[in-house]
Amino acid sequence: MKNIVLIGMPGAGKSTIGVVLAKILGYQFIDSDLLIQRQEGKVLHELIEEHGIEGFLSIEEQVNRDIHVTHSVIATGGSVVYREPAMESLGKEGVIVYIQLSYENIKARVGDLDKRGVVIHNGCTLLDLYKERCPLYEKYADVTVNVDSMTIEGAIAKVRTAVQEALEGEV
Ligand SMILES: Nc1ncnc2c1ncn2[C@@H]1O[C@H](COP(=O)(O)OP(=O)(O)OP(=O)(O)O)[C@@H](O)[C@H]1O
Ligand SMILES: O=C(O)C1=C[C@@H](O)[C@@H](O)[C@H](O)C1
Ligand SMILES: [Mg+2]
Repeated sequence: MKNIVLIGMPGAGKSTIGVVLAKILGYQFIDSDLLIQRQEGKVLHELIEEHGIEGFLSIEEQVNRDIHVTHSVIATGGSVVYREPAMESLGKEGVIVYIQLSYENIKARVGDLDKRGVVIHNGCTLLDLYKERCPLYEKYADVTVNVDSMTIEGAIAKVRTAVQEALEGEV
C-alpha cells in the first residue's frame, strides 16, 4: 500500500490536511518537520540560525531520506524540494501530492517568516520564494490539488479523492 506524501509552500496546509487525512484513512501521520526537531532537539528556526540554509537543508534531506514506512501520510517541510535525493526517496515511498495555494492566500497565512523558520535568502521576498518554488513542487508532484478558497474539510476531501483516483482505489 502506497504512502501519501504532501508537498507545498509553507502555510499551504500540509500538516493540517495530513493529520486528518491519516485519521480518515486509518493511516499513521508523519510530519517531517517534527522528525527533524526531535532528532536535533531544537525547533526549526533555531536550526536554520545555527546551521545556515545549506546546513539545515542537509539535515532535512537526511531525515526525509531515512523515512521508510507503510500506510502513512507524510507532511513534509516546504523546503524539501531543494534536495533531489530527498525527493527521489520520498517518491519511492509514496504518491507525491502538491498542495497548491495562490500567492495571495499563502501570504495571508504565513506570519513572521523568521519565527516560522522558512528557508529564504536575505533580501528575498515571499513572492520571490513562491516563484522559485512552484516549478519545483510541480516537477515532483504526481498529483496537484488546488485548495484555494476551500475549507479545511473541503481540502481534505479533495486531496482524498485525487489520491484515490491516482492510486486507482488503492486507498
Ligand atoms: N483550508 C484551509 N483554510 C483555512 N486555513 C487553513 C486551511 N488549511 C490550513 N489552514 C491554516 O493555515 C495555517 C498553516 O497550515 P499548516 O501549518 O498545516 O501548513 P504547512 O503546509 O504544514 O506549513 P509548513 O510548511 O510551514 O509546515 C494554519 O494556521 C492552518 O490552520
Ligand atoms: O518552507 C520552508 O522553507 C520551511 C518550512 C518548514 O516546514 C520547515 O521545513 C523549515 O522550517 C523550512
Ligand atoms: Mg507543516
